[in-house]
Amino acid sequence: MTTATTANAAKARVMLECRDVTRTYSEGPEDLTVLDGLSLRVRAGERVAIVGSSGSGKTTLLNLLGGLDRPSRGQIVIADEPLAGLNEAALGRFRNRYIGFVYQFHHLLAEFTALENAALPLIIRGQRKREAEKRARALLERVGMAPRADHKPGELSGGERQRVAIARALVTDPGLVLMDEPTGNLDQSTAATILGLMDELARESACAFVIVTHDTDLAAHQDRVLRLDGGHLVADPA
Ligand SMILES: Nc1ncnc2c1ncn2[C@@H]1O[C@H](COP(=O)(O)OP(=O)(O)OP(=O)(O)O)[C@@H](O)[C@H]1O
Repeated sequence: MTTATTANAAKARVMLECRDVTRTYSEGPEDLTVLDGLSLRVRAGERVAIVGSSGSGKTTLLNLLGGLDRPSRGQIVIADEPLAGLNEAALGRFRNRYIGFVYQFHHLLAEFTALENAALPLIIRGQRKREAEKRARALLERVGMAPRADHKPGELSGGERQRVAIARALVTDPGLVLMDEPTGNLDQSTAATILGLMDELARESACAFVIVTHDTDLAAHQDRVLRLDGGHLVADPA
């Protein structure tokens, strides 16, 4: 098989599948069904934007995809692994192995430098500090943060922190990256750098992206745009 054929075969693989997923919140006085029999399939190397009005369930969906919450009904399968079959410890290891997260509140550790934060998923995985930091530095360079590598999050701007979070999400070379408003804090030129990096990764490593955003430019840049409406995903005509 040629390299191109191998890369194409890798990209035909389904990285993420939601089958008939429902999430009902039962904590309040009345049950609230936010996702209602939702289905989604994302292939390796594919980038899908999810848009929808406030309260339509985008964060709920992202939390389910990342295994941070469990569906009330239906199945989520990532890299051929049904998440329902994993206990909390196994889910933690699975996340570290397959999923990169970029959430709105980037959750960087305040007492660690940008470099240490970006290297953390590799340290958790058991990689030696020196190797982990070498790889983390390369990612920080790609997001334009190498000059600030030794600064702690409190010394960085919102956009800089977001870029460190992006480096941290990508440092393990994950099969799936989940992003919640990844360019929310960024100026146009930095956002363009991040978009370029995502293009390269989807091309080079067959990484799949699911990106929740209100940014129409960011959404339009992805392979598909889906709108969350009435608990389902529908193709966005815009
Ligand atoms: N833990 C919870 N318990 C009860 N209701 C919840 C919970 N989390 C979210 N909801 C409700 O579920 C609905 C969907 O919320 P969600 O945060 O998923 O929407 P969203 O599309 O991400 O919104 P936004 O664009 O404003 O961030 C909202 O009505 C919200 O109030």
